[in-house]
Amino acid sequence: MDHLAHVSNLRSSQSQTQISHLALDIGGSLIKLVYFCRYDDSCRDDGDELRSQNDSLCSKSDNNQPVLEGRLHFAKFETSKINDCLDFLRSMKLCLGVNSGSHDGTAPPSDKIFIKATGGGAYKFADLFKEKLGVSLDKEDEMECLVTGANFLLKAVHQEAFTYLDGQKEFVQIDPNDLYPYLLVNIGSGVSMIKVDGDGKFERVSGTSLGGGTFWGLGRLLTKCKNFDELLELSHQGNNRIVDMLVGDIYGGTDYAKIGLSSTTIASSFGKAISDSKELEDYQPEDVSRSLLRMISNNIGQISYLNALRFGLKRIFFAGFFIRGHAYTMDTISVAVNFWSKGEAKAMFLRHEGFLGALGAFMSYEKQCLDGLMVHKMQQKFPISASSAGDNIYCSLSSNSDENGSIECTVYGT
Ligand SMILES: Nc1ncnc2c1ncn2[C@@H]1O[C@H](COP(=O)(O)OP(=O)(O)O)[C@@H](O)[C@H]1O
Ligand SMILES: CC(C)(COP(=O)(O)O)[C@@H](O)C(=O)NCCC(=O)O
Repeated sequence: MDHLAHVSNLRSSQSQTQISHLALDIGGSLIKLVYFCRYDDSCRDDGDELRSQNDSLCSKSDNNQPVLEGRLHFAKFETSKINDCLDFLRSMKLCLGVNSGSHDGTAPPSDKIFIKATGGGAYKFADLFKEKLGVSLDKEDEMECLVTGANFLLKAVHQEAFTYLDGQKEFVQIDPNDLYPYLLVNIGSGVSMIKVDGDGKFERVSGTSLGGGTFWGLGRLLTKCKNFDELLELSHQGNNRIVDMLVGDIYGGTDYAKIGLSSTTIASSFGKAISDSKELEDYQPEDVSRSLLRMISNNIGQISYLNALRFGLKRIFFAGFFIRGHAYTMDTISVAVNFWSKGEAKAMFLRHEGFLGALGAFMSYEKQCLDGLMVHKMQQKFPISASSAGDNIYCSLSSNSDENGSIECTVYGT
């Protein structure tokens, strides 16, 4: 489902749902939203099947805390179209406090409303949110949020991580007690590489400015594509060998076997564009797109592997919206990691790839009250212990999830 259709569906269902918590990740390219929708009587088309698993929609937990049952929803907007995001939030009335979780139904004064936000835009657009919606952004550290989001997804959500090689997607069973250490590679506009050793225990060990923004930015200039999906779609049909200089092009069609390079290995990305006396117009945009995608993905795969090697890490999880669940991107990254590590390290991908930061910001409500409502913990329906304190996370991936995969969960209030 495209994002506009997704948003329009959200709009049509928003009057039926009660949105009690929201968190934002405002990145260089995209704004990501995670919000919790309580089930209520009018929320039938959004999880009948799931609702029937629960006897009550708002009950009390063993220690007498109010329990809200509902789902985590995901949405995204282009950062350059932040006004669409503001309109969306305004239309949800969330920012006016109408649905912000006050139990007596009264709206808090707008200057008391805080929304958890992370990413550079939490700083850049703080005044805009205040001016347009009257809410303050409660800033959370981006790296911390990425790690919190990744740990949550990996420990709590069934079938979150998967490998992708030779067109085969395979879900990976994660043992929450044997998760660390791992390397988290977040491919957003730029790329951050984070060594994760535990809940809240991490170090950003590397990064590269050649990331998703580079692919989209260069791709837009070189192909005249109007949007990211179009550029990605183009790459399906392209042949990078028209643009890239291969080992075989240099070695007269043969391998350079002595150093382990086959004739089809890319010797120089975009190398043919130098030696040919062609202009940009002489190249097919699909070939350019494919070459660009391969160049960026290969490079990230290689740097990731080198950092994994540096710290002796065997597992590398790739996230960020550059990936977009795109087969060729994942395949290229996987092959790069596999090739350089001689099969020792494994590239894995996450279903909720682009929402780690927003999820992390959402989870940070745990630390603080909003409207007298506190998210203490989310327990998982699977018998997996997930939080740092060893609490159970109560959360399951919805069976009728859309492309952004809403997650059923329970929130414990004070
Ligand atoms: N609809 C889209 N518009 C723009 N970029 C997109 C879109 N979908 C995926 N992308 C890719 O995702 C990248 C942004 O990923 P994201 O994880 O959201 O990072 P950031 O936090 O920097 O915005 C873009 O640079 C681009 O490569
Ligand atoms: C500055 C950033 C953390 C911002 O995150 P983003 O919006 O790209 O997701 C990221 O772009 C990054 O890590 N860039 C690479 C910088 C470098 O290490 O060279």
